[in-house]
Amino acid sequence: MFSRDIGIDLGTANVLIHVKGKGIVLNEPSVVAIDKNTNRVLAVGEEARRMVGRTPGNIIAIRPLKDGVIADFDVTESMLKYFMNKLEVKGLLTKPRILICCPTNITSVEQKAIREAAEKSGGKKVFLEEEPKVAAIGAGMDIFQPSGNMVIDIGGGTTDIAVLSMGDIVTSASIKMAGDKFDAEILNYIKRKYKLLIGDRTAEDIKIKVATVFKGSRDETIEVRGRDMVNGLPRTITVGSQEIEEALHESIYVIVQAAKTVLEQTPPELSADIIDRGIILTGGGALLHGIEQLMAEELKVPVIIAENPMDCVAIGTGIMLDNIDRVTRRKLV
Ligand SMILES: Nc1ncnc2c1ncn2[C@@H]1O[C@H](COP(=O)(O)OP(=O)(O)OP(=O)(O)O)[C@@H](O)[C@H]1O
Repeated sequence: MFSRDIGIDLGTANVLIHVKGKGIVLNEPSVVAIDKNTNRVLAVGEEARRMVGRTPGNIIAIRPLKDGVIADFDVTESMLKYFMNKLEVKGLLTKPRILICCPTNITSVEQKAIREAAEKSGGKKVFLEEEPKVAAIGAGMDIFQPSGNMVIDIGGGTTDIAVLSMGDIVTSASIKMAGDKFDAEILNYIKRKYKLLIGDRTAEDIKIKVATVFKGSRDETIEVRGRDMVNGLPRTITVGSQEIEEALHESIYVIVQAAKTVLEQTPPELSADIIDRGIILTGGGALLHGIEQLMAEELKVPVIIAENPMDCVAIGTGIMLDNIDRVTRRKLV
């Protein structure tokens, strides 16, 4: 039995695990269902996600990494251990090296605790890395050359924007405006306009199936069910792409503005490279309809959606582990 390096994308919305030589072996939502009375973990991942908004009083479905920070550390730790146990790392004769990518805004205490959790699960050496860097590598960028590369990673809780050169971040921004906020905006819009309460999963469904952020580029409708706020009864309405574009307008411009600020702070030689190479979009938010056109129009540079944008960080961990001595000049924890 030989050691297999393991890369983990510990995301706000999804956890992906990459194993050397095998590729992505696990891809599950970052959700844990807990019995409130006993604090017992009842389900993790996809099984727990199906329970969101549908649990009886004593069971809660928690997203422990909500908003790009660790909202509940103990639950995050249980989740990580559960996924690691699924891989049966402890049974391996040679312990693997583990590279974890976690939200950018976590504290050093939380970083240390995540590292310890991974060590307890069977890791020989555990590294933590910054998400945009790994996303850029996973998207196929060669960030080690002395030239400018720009990546915008739109996840569930955070959007990370970074310009990289010679293996490091030159200018960057991390904002708490991403997929979850888009869902919340859709939910609020429907509440305001139709006096209808819908669930988070329905809002996400609308975002994926009919939303656009580039005016006039999509024209679809979807039937939506929820609870009427006036009489309390179930009701069905139809919403269309144009309305959702309105609902998301302000939020998406927060990201556009943050990207403009990062570009303004970028040294001119690197800006010139970015014009040549374009900006790469990664993360689930890169799949938002119209985002490529909107960004290209607003930022005046070519914009490219990475192939399989939701897998970039996990793929990037694999590439980084192959080059760990070159890329990890400093161990983050
Ligand atoms: N087709 C789609 N259109 C729009 N959004 C989508 C689509 N598919 C997935 N998403 C959104 O992408 C987000 C999840 O992306 P991703 O898995 O990259 O996040 P994460 O890495 O877990 O989060 P973070 O980077 O904040 O830790 C969710 O908000 C989800 O609704």
